[in-house]
Amino acid sequence: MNIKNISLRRMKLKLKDPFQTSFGTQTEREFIIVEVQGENHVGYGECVVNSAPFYNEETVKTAWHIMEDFLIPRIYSQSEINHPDEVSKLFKPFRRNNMAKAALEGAIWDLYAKENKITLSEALGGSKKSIDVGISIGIQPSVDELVRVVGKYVNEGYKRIKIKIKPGIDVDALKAVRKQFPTIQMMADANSAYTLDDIEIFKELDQLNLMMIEQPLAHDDIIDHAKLQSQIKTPICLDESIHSLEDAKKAIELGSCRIINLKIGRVGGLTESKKIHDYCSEKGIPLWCGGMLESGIGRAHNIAITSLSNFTLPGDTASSSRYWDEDIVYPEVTAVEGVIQIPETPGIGYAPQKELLDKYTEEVINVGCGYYVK
Ligand SMILES: O=C(O)CCC(=O)C1=CC=C[C@@H](O)[C@@H]1C(=O)O
Ligand SMILES: [Mg+2]
Repeated sequence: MNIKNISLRRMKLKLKDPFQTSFGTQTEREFIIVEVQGENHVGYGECVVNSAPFYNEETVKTAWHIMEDFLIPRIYSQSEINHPDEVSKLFKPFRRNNMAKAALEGAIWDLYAKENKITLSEALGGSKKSIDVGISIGIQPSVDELVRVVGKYVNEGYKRIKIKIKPGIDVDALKAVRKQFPTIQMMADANSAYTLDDIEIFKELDQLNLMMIEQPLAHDDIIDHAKLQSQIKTPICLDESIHSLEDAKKAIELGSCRIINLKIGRVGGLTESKKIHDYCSEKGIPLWCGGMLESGIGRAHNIAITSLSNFTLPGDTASSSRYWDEDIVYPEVTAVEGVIQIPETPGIGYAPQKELLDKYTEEVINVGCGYYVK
């Protein structure tokens, strides 16, 4: 693949509804879209960072800097990239900054698929023609409101309901939902809001027949999670703790989790995602694809990786309309009764719309072969 130009777009999209988690409330998403111009096609990637370092250490500003000043020049240092698997090797000298790496690498995966006239799913080795998806519900102002919102999404057919919890908004809220919906597939995401001192709360949650409890303890822990998992029957799912295949190996070895929420950005890209997928498949650890409140470009990448066989649990890739008044791709991502069809057109399968990209672009730079046009 001959890469002729790379653009970075800083985007802002207003969320339809505020999204509250244990570490704060989001009302809009600021993120970066990467466009990689090849001979005949453009590959698209999404950098799923936030404006502030609440989820991980990266922000829009850090990612922009790392891509502009280190990762893009590194890509141009290669006369030819023959396969996207080469990109993560190129980025190895640079520590962490996984979401920045994943955005560029993802755009090159999309370009590769388009230039080879295959879908991104096929390029990744996906086997499914459709995927089951669930939905993630932020912390609600009241238990009654939570039950109402859960009912709305159950009626829309989502295959699993993920509910955000934090100390003080956990057991009673989930008990009320379980009472109203005794048989639904239901899970909790704590975003690291608890410690082992909260063991009694976890023992109460353990009675609610949850599919899993996601990231209950510290964002960089696997030791205490192993101690907690030995005391509850509900599977622990790790999200923030897993940044690489190495992290996944250690967590599985220690018994820190029985499920992993895979996020392409958090682990540094699609090549690393495939490695984690294959290893977890060998070890009998099911995966699902988490979300970062992405636009349709990031959602398209999530849909493609979810087509791999060991993504056996419904993920967070809900319809675009859950988040946005208008998405920046056509068609928009749509789940029907909790099912999304894998696109059959080359690449990511959802076409970014230039006028919508321009409408929501706050800033753009074009980085050609060694020159900058601000
Ligand atoms: O709908 C989605 O995109 C998933 C949203 C979601 O649950 C999360 C997004 C970003 C960080 C966290 O708050 C949380 C998660 O931990 O998965
Ligand atoms: Mg999570």
